[in-house]
Amino acid sequence: MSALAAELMMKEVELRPDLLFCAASGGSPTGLYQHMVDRYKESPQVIEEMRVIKLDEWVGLPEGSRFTSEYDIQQKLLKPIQHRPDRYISFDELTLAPKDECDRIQDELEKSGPIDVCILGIGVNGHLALNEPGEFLQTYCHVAELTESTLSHGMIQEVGIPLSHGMTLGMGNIFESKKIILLITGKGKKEIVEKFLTQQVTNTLPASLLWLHPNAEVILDNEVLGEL
Ligand SMILES: O=C1O[C@H](COP(=O)(O)O)[C@@H](O)[C@H](O)[C@H]1O
Repeated sequence: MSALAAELMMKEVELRPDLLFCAASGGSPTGLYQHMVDRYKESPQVIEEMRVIKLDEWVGLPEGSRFTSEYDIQQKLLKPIQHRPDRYISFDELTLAPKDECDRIQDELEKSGPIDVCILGIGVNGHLALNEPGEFLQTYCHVAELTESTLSHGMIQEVGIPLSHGMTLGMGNIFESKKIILLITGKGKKEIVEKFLTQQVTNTLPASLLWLHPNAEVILDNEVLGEL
């Protein structure tokens, strides 16, 4: 899964070295980022012009926390490729004004976007980024009230302080991406993947909207495939 995603990604970056790459945190893209780091080590010039935007972030974690999306993406991708901060758009994980921060990222994206390649994982409840299932989906960057399922994500299980909200790109921001790569891996996703594969589009399964996107690739890993 990760090797195939890396191949698709590297093809895009070779065509457009300064492309805007949207990076998800969590377990699903870990292997992809490792492949990108390996490619960087072989030939740094291939991805050094790439611009990056962070997909989402938890609200309320303290300074220095190892549980932020920021920490995750920095460790797995940005630090190893010595990515330049002036080429990075990122929700401030320490903000005390999450709504203003979302408005700021929305403005930045309007200036620098659209996203060229958007990497996504799927939540066990079918969310994309922190766009949770519900009556409505939101178009732009927004503060999301998180469901119990999302709050039990492995990344923040040992946080020790109660979290309730996150900042996220909206479904419209994601949908404007020229290319989307959804990586499906991880435990506990059998049920949601089966629903996703029915191709029925519903806001109670935000990832299902990807069936409407003209250039979305969905890659399942062998473990998930074996469960189906
Ligand atoms: O809550 C989240 O979950 C999804 C999937 O996470 P994973 O660890 O199973 O890959 C992630 O893509 C999203 O960015 C995150 O906020």
